Amino acid sequence: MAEMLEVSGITKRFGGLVAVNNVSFSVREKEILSVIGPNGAGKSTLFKLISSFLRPTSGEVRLKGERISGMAPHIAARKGVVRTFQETTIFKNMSVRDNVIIAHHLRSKANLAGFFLGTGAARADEAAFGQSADEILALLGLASLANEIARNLPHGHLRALGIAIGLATDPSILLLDEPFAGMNHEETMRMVAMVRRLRDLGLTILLVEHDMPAVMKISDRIVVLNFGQKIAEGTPSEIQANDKVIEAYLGSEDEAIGL
Ligand SMILES: Nc1ncnc2c1ncn2[C@@H]1O[C@H](COP(=O)(O)OP(=O)(O)OP(=O)(O)O)[C@@H](O)[C@H]1O
Repeated sequence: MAEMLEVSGITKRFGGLVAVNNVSFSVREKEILSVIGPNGAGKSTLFKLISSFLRPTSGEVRLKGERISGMAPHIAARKGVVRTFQETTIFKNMSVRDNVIIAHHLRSKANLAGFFLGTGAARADEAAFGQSADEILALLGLASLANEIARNLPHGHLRALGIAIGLATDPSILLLDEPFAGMNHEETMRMVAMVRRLRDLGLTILLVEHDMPAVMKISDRIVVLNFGQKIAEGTPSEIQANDKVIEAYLGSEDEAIGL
């Protein structure tokens, strides 16, 4: 399988602290790769480096061979590295459907003002984007909520809307930041099934997550960080049997690595 994203020797220092230390791995096309690790291991920092929210001290990130580290985050997003679940990217006073339509406009670089003012050109775009938005909403189980105002959505559906908005921007790789945080078992299992469905449709997905059972269920491969360093990489069953990983988790206050 071809590599979609390549992280090479990436390091981030904050003063004297090395939050991410010389980490390398690749995300292959059409796989779900999860990054796990005990509290403070460097997961969030790594995520911010990949989405270009932080500039690496050294090392680099490449998307389909093109160096993206150092680009502004919105440029990296246009290139196809799309991070979801930032609730700030959801317009809470707009309908679910309009949120997804607007995300299409961001991709197409069309004039957003036209959308708000209802100009002729924008109306033509809107028809095409509307159809695509409806398909995305159906895919994520949000079709019946299309006309609901976003702020009225329950937690789980708001997460799904975050993914819908990400999909509308036509990502090469979707970055999911703790997609199961705050969800009960049923919501988590629904989200696991949904993300796997996206993978089956050809999406490449990188996620950071604390919920071990969900990570073991959802991932094709897992990268484990501890104290900023990569200590293991492999399939869920390889990771569960890895001595270094077990040791790292036993020494932490996190949930045990087992199921
Ligand atoms: N902006 C910053 N300035 C200074 N130190 C930072 C900054 N961001 C993170 N750190 C430190 O870098 C280390 C890694 O933090 P990071 O948040 O990446 O870990 P994490 O694995 O995401 O943790 P958690 O699971 O608790 O969210 C920690 O020691 C943290 O205190």
